[in-house]
Amino acid sequence: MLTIGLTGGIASGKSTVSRRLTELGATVIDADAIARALQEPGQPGLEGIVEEFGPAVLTPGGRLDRAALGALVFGDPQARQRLNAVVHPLVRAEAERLAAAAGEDAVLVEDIPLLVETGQHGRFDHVLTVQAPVAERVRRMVEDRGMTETDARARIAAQATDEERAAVSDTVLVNDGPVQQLLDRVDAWWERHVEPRLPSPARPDRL
Ligand SMILES: CC(C)(COP(=O)(O)OP(=O)(O)OC[C@H]1O[C@@H](n2cnc3c(N)ncnc32)[C@H](O)[C@@H]1O)[C@@H](O)C(=O)NCCC(=O)NCCS
Ligand SMILES: Nc1ncnc2c1ncn2[C@@H]1O[C@H](COP(=O)(O)OP(=O)(O)OP(=O)(O)O)[C@@H](O)[C@H]1O
Repeated sequence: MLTIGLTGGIASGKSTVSRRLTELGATVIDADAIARALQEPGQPGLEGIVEEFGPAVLTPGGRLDRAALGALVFGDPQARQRLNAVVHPLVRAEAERLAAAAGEDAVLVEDIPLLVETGQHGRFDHVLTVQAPVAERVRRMVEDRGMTETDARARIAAQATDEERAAVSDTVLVNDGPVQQLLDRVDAWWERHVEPRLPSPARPDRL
């Protein structure tokens, strides 16, 4: 098994990269998706959050009020730390379960937005970081996701810097052009770093 840690700041292009890696044959584990699943009603993530933050972070229908919790944690490092302490161990356990279920021959990619912040870079064979200009990421969050610029910048400030991520990465994919350019860079990375480490296809013995 080859293990790849995929990371990058919010709205940098991680999901675009992970979709391409799936097309190329990787098995992708998505930490954000695991976190969301654990926050469904009845799941331990939601129960832990309500214990920590009280019922004010629930909608009248009993679901997690993501906007309310986001407003609470992205402006307050201590509240964020409390949220992380509830959610991250659960996400980590579920990711480990999924990783164990992937076959021995898998190229396993874990897409973890907070890979560097949570000190996980050492547990992968290769750390792949997507990096995009901050102004472009803010523009995407504001125009495509309807955030205010203040909220977008608060999220960026809640994460490691590009320099901190680059310092522990084996590869930085720079996403500063059209999407196709990013996809081409993913393909080039795969050819250089993954293909040489794949088991060669079984060939018949010829005598
Ligand atoms: C606070 C919450 C409810 C806000 O939900 P919302 O739907 O607005 O955002 P979403 O979950 O889609 O996350 C979007 C992005 O925000 C960033 N982000 C999320 N949580 C955090 C955090 N604790 N610290 C820094 N950045 C974060 C990541 O880049 C993530 O990709 C949610 O982000 C959450 O539960 N976060 C804690 C879990 C977590 O740390 N997830 C990220 C990696 S596992
Ligand atoms: N090079 C690019 N040119 C134009 N749009 C792009 C480019 N790269 C990504 N995008 C768009 O920017 C948005 C963010 O990209 P993506 O979802 O891949 O990032 P992400 O890092 O997974 O984001 P998040 O951390 O919020 O989950 C998407 O709408 C995507 O289509």
